[in-house]
Amino acid sequence: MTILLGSIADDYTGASDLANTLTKNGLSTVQTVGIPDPSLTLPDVDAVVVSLKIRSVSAQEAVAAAGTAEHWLRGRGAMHVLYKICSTFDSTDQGNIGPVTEALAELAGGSTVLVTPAFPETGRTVYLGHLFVNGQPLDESPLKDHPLNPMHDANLVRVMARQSRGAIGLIDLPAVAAGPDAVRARLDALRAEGASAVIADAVFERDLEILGEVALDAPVSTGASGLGLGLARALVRSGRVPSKVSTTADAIRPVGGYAAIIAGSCSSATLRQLAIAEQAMPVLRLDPERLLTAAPDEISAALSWAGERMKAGPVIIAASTTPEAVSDLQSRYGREISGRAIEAATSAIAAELVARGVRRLIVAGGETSGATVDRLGIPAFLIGPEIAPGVPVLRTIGNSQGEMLMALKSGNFGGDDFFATALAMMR
Ligand SMILES: Nc1ncnc2c1ncn2[C@@H]1O[C@H](COP(=O)(O)OP(=O)(O)OP(=O)(O)O)[C@@H](O)[C@H]1O
Ligand SMILES: O=C(O)[C@@H](O)C(=O)CO
Repeated sequence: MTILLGSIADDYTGASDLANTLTKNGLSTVQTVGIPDPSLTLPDVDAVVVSLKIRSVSAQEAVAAAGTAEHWLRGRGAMHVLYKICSTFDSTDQGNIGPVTEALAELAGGSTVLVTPAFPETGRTVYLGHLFVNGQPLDESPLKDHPLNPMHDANLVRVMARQSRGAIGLIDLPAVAAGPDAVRARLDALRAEGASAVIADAVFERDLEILGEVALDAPVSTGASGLGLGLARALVRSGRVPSKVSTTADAIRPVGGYAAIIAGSCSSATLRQLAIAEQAMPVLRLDPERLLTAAPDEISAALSWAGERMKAGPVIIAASTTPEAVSDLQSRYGREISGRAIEAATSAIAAELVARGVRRLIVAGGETSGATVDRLGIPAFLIGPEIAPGVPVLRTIGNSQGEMLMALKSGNFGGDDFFATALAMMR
């Protein structure tokens, strides 16, 4: 297998979001979970997205894991590696976007890296280095209440500088709108001033097409699905994409079995989606405190609740709750401890449901999805059709339970009726 584009994603939902964007924009793509075992047969594709779970680990651990993935991707021919981060730049001041970006650039021989989390299709735009989420500055958006990495600064030049060794520059919208050569000139100037990375503004897809073209001049870029769109379209325009057989049709063959939804995201979008779904299907609201203090009992109660119900139709099991309830729990048990304990419990529930015959599984939340996919031991996914921007139907490859259809929904993605729409596409 020789690939054109490689990507390292900092979480699993983000990886499926990017794989969806690359597929839609002309690159056949698979998503792997970590570096696949050499015995796993992957289809011949244009792009591979390696999913890692490094968004909220230490920078040292993230740099090491990303370096190993980079080596694997380059070994399979990847000319360009995109470090896929969250479109809401989820990270802390000690976070990983700066360190991993700088490390990947060093591994590739040193270059100034273009960085943009813009993804206009889902309302993420960057102007004068400031990130807007559906028109609200990042620090006024629901991301200010994120359970693991609350975002309190919309100025990404500042945010990334706090995490980086080198200086961070800005390529503003007028330069981007002026086209690839203007961006190249600005990038050269910032490189001469010593910038290790530059935040690039982007408001429309045409801005991302320009940035994608320029990014391909270098071996590394950092961004969300919007930059993926730009890179994919630039590769297709350049005539470098051979026509390979599409794997999408394969990805949606029905699998049967029971259907379940596990939600650990506490984002406002997921809370709305749960409230709407509750009108049409059974929803179990887990007791978050008991998941910390009496997990085995709460897990077996959830499994008994699901037992007969899932034979009649899809069921939802959710730990999700309001920002107030999340901070109350965190103030008593700690942020990290509560998050990890709840992920362990929701993934244990998901795995047991699969053992009891669930073959169609939707998971809401990046960390929650990561814990669940790891627990199920799924090595890779084929990419099916899009359910909502950023969320495709996935078909598992190489897992011991047999083929399953899954959707890994980023917390903030999807319309109000996301769960019903997804279930209708997963048969
Ligand atoms: N009731 C709760 N109280 C405190 N923490 C919770 C609760 N329910 C879930 N959590 C934790 O909140 C975190 C949610 O993160 P997750 O990444 O799954 O969702 P998200 O951040 O909305 O999604 P994304 O990363 O895709 O944007 C997880 O660590 C989860 O265990
Ligand atoms: O970019 C996004 O917003 C998503 O793909 C994601 O990474 C959320 O976890």
